[in-house]
Amino acid sequence: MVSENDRRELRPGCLLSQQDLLKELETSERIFRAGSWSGEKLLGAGYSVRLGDDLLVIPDRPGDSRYTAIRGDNVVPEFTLAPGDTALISTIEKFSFDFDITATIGDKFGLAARGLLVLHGSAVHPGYGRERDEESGIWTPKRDERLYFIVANVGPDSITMRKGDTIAYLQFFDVERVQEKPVVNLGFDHLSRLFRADHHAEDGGLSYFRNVKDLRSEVESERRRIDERISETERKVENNHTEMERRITDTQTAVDRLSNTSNMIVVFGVFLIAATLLGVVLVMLGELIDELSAGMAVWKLAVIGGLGVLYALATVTGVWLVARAANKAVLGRTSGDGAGGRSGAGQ
Ligand SMILES: O=c1ccn([C@H]2C[C@H](O)[C@@H](COP(=O)(O)OP(=O)(O)OP(=O)(O)O)O2)c(=O)[nH]1
Repeated sequence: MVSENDRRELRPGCLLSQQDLLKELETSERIFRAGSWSGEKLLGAGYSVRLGDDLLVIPDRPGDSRYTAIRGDNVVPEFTLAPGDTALISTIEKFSFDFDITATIGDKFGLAARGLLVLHGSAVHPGYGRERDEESGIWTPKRDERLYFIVANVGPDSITMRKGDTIAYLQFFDVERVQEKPVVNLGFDHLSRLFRADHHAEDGGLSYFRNVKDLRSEVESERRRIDERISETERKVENNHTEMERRITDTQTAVDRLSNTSNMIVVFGVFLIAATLLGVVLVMLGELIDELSAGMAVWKLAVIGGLGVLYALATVTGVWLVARAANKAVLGRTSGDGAGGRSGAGQ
């Protein structure tokens, strides 16, 4: 440690340069506790604070709604936040600000680029990390005062955070010495309660992000339900379509059958008319022949016999034609019934 005389000159209102900062860190505990800082984290006119492995409140597993407070010997050098997860994190650096120095807290864009939102206050106040010794009345560095931040994974992918990751950027200013009084933060216990880690409850974490996450899973399951309903409706429409086609085919078959039957009736009617006309013609012819030549009994009989045979042949041919038409109609109906029966059984 340096004596008061060897101290660098204070310039109230001025930003500490990297050299000022390094000198302070190497020669005093006016900013951090000795051994808790790293020269590699000096950047420009500032310092990037690092993620610690204790004093954390993190989900039991990525995506879990139960949160556990990590403190003491129970360290966690690495944890993963699923989208929508939140956590309370603390720095490796232990603070012991003197009453004439302050710092502003800034974000790291690298974290934002990974989808990590860091919720933080704006300043580290003069005296942060100091306490008054009751006996001597001297303000001395606290044993273990950290900066706490709340983080939320607002990106689409899981984010793994490891001990030593930079989590915020501080810039330091000299200020006129302020009145010496304790600077308190909300405290790890209070923040643990905010995350419901004290009860290890099912609804841990920051409710806004949890609600967004729950809402998303509800929307997804509702979308799945709607998709299922749409597929079911599509199946029903398909079935109805098939049933409608079957009914149309049945109706078509019935119409065909009716038309066959009516054709058969027409053919039969034509046959009856033809047979009747033929009979009448035959009788008239017989009578004519009988009147014209009474003495020609043999050939007359032969002609009448021939006409009779002709009449019989015509009658048989007519019966055969009607039978064929009837047979077609019956066959058509049978095959139509068979098709209807099959599609009916397929449902
Ligand atoms: O993100 C932050 C910001 C600040 N601090 C520490 C350093 C700071 O000196 C102290 C108080 O900060 P702030 O005044 O922002 O917190 P507060 O709880 O609003 O304080 P108060 O209600 O006492 O004014 O907490 C953190 O741990 N994290």
